[in-house]
Amino acid sequence: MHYTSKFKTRSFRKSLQYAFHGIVYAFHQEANMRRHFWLFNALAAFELVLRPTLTVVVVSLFVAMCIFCAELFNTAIELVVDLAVGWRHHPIAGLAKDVAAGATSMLALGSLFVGVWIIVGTVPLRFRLLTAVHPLATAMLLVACVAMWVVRFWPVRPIEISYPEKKETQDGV
Ligand SMILES: Nc1ncnc2c1ncn2[C@@H]1O[C@H](COP(=O)(O)OP(=O)(O)OP(=O)(O)O)[C@@H](O)[C@H]1O
Repeated sequence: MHYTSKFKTRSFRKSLQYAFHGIVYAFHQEANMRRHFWLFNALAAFELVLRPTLTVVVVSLFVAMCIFCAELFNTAIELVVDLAVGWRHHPIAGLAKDVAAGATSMLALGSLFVGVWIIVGTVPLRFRLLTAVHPLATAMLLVACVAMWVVRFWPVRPIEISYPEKKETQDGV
């Protein structure tokens, strides 16, 4: 039997819109996303000033996007878990969230190694802000920065959520 969700979108433009909405929502909802956003800005400023090689810039941008990606998956898992247990307490729900958070922590640890590689590679520090050493690297950093600022500060579209109503007892409590 072939299953297709009735909500499945066929339009590429609509798919992009939904993905954009998901990212905007996560930035508004998750403190970790906002922390990563400022860390990403620090990384971009560091690389714009010190101009490491194109390879370093591409790898660091990829790792930064992987961290955002992991945080987005973590947020999606938290939402689905909350929905599945109806916002109630359940040990398996807690475990699922812990495992998802563990996955993002593993990636954060991996990115630390990349961070050390980048910093060690730029020693001795040479400030080359005004020299176009790698125009492509600079262009990629600026494009990534603009994209992140747009999704970070885009106004979030409110969604209607109906939480499960409390059943009243005979005493009306
Ligand atoms: N429904 C639940 N039942 C049992 N334990 C839960 C439940 N929801 C959350 N927990 C526990 O509380 C912890 C924090 O949950 P919460 O949803 O606040 O995640 P969070 O702190 O926002 O995580 P992150 O920082 O990764 O976004 C979870 O890791 C889990 O251990």
